[in-house]
Amino acid sequence: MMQLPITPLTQENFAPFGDLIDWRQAEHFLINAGTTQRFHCLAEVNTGAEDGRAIISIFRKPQADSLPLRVTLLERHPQGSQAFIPLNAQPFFILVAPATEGSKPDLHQLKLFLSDGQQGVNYAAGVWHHPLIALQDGDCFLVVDRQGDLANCDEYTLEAHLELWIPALSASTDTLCVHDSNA
Ligand SMILES: NC(=O)N[C@@H](O)C(=O)O
Ligand code: NI
Repeated sequence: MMQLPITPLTQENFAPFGDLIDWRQAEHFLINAGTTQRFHCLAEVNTGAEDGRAIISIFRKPQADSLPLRVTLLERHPQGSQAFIPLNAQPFFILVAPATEGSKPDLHQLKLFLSDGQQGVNYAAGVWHHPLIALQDGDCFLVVDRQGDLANCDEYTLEAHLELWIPALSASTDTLCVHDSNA
């Protein structure tokens, strides 16, 4: 049984996976005659090679993910970054693993973060992540990622013997329990 703590979501802790988008942990300067704080360039959009261009979308999950959630799939976008910014100020889980050269993530380097609903993230190109996990029905997210003709989504399905669960928040929220029935 491998237990993973929920890692505090800070710029430093998330740096191996991309950028934290949290104005409370960032510098700013004043604009508009001093009436507005600009938290400038919290993340950059990587649209990769060739015809890549940045697009802005809204992701809405009419039905929230129920917890505990069994993780069966991770994915990556090799051609560009992908940012998720919560619009309803609701907490949401972020499950990531570092980018790898090969076709599978290193599950021993999985990290589970929990946004407090004010924090967004920008996955760097190639970083393995779980598809959006929403904890409230109807949650909406602003998503900035790449549009282009190149294939840009590799999926990895976890081996059936490996049980990896994201815990219910009411339960112990300090560990992500991983059970390996082959262990
Ligand atoms: N497929 C898609 O647009 N969404 C995923 O990439 C995701 O990370 O949720
Ligand atoms: Ni994605």
